[in-house]
Amino acid sequence: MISAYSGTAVRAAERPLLDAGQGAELMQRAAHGLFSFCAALLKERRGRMYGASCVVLAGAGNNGADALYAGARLLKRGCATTAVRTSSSAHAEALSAFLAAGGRVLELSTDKTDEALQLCRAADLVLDGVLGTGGKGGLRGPAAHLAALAPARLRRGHAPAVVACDLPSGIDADTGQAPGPYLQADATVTFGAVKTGLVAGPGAEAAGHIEVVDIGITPYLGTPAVNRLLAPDIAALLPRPAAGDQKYSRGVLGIAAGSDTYPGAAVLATGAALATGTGMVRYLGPEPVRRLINQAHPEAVCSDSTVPLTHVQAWVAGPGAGTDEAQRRRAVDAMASGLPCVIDADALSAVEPGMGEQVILTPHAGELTALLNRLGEDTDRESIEADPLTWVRKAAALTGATVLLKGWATLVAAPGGPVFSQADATPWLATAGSGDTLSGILGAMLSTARKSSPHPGCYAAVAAAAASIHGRAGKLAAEQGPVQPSLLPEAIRRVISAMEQWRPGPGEAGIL
Ligand SMILES: NC(=O)C1=CN([C@@H]2O[C@H](COP(=O)(O)OP(=O)(O)OC[C@H]3O[C@@H](n4cnc5c(N)ncnc54)[C@H](O)[C@@H]3O)[C@@H](O)[C@H]2O)[C@@H](O)CC1
Ligand SMILES: Nc1ncnc2c1ncn2[C@@H]1O[C@H](COP(=O)(O)OP(=O)(O)O)[C@@H](O)[C@H]1O
Ligand SMILES: [K+]
Repeated sequence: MISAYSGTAVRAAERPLLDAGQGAELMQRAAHGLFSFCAALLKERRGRMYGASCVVLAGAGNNGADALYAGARLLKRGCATTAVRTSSSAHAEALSAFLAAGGRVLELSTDKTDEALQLCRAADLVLDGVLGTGGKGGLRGPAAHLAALAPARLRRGHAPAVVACDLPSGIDADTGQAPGPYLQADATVTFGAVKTGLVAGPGAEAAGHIEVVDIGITPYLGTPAVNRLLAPDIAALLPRPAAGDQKYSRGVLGIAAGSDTYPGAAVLATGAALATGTGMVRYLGPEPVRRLINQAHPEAVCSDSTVPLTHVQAWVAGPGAGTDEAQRRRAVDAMASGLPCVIDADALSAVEPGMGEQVILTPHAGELTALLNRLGEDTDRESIEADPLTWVRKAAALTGATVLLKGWATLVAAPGGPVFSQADATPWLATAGSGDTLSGILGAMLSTARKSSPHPGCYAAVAAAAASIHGRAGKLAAEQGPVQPSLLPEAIRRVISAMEQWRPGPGEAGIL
């Protein structure tokens, strides 16, 4: 599992070491880690470091100093390196070290933006050390101008590798927000701990690959603000049927989805649930939808029963339900049942405060906007997309439910509890019907979860794992071309099968 901490928390964790006079040492550890990553990257791209050309974008603070020290090391290994200074002030020792190693300097001003971008474009590597955790309110002045032009100028033709020092400049270290232009990175080498700004909002995409350099502050970090599950964590959340199991002991999932208007969503959710593995799917809905489901999935058990009369271990309600009154009733009853339930799409309009964390809402940003507006919050889709971390937490607090906010990075927040961020998906999943398959995966996982004693945040963990499986299946399916949700079950089965290699051995603790 990757643990992320706000920039503010990481700065606080550095404090005892800074007070003990170890600031310079911390900086050298950071610079060395940054240099080592860049060295490996240059060797991989070019075969050798000698003769590479590099640009260090250096701001006024310690972030610029880290990058300048890394630049000095690159110079010593034969890389022609230029520092583009984005501020008239700089960390004096770091600049001296860079100059002493033979580095060139270009002072950035608005009329030098073209020259700086030319340098970057001709380089093998651009090190972004404009701003780190001390950045407030986004980039300003010539650095903002450069960042605004960079996407168009740097991504054409031969593109340099852009490595962010600690955090892509222009991204807020606490929230991942981008108040203005920012520098998109291929990789971010981050110091001490992953910052929440690297796993949420625009920052999650801007960061690229994340590499953590241990600088010795781990003992001073508290509880992580955001977690990211890795394959072994997900494998631990996927129960495997045992010799003594039968279909009922594995768990039964009830699905109240689809309507005469939108029958397909029910077929997609059911297919994804069956591919994830559950003892049985009991489908409740109108006759034409039942017929479709049984054509596609003969193993599903279909009826037009009610929620109270149906014995299951978890529910999925909402996908394709439209304005069907019976489906709405089932969604309300599922939420009141006390069983784990996935509330998606049309069922979200039935959500009220006081739900309980076993209720998992799965909105996209548009649906979350409608839900929050209905509960009296003044927000819009743009605000939620700009700062999803803040809004997903707020939604969980307001409803009392676990909230899974879909997107490039999917965020899951338990009310007052942990937040997860999974960025395992592909934009090829942004297609109609994709969300229906996610609800099926999550429903199946909830139905089979071994819940001896559910603890706070366990539903959020299962939801994060489901988002990851969905994302991985989407990526696998996308290898064959555009993702078609009705064909996703095959990829889901392959992803789940591949998870076996990560399963914890006997006696090894899973995360729950
Ligand atoms: N504090 C420590 O012990 C360590 C810090 N490290 C590095 O230090 C960084 C933080 O350093 P700093 O606190 O100096 O902060 P930064 O280097 O992030 O930026 C601070 C400087 O930028 C200016 N600034 C702030 N917001 C700006 C904006 N929006 N536009 C333009 N200029 C702006 C400030 O006036 C100040 O001069 C971390 O990200 C990390 O890279 C590492 O060296 C590891 C150790
Ligand atoms: N740009 C993107 N990159 C990666 N995944 C995405 C992107 N956009 C959407 N997704 C994923 O695709 C799915 C879309 O779900 P949703 O919008 O509910 O679809 P629908 O309602 O049509 O079924 C979600 O799992 C979401 O996380
Ligand atoms: K930076």
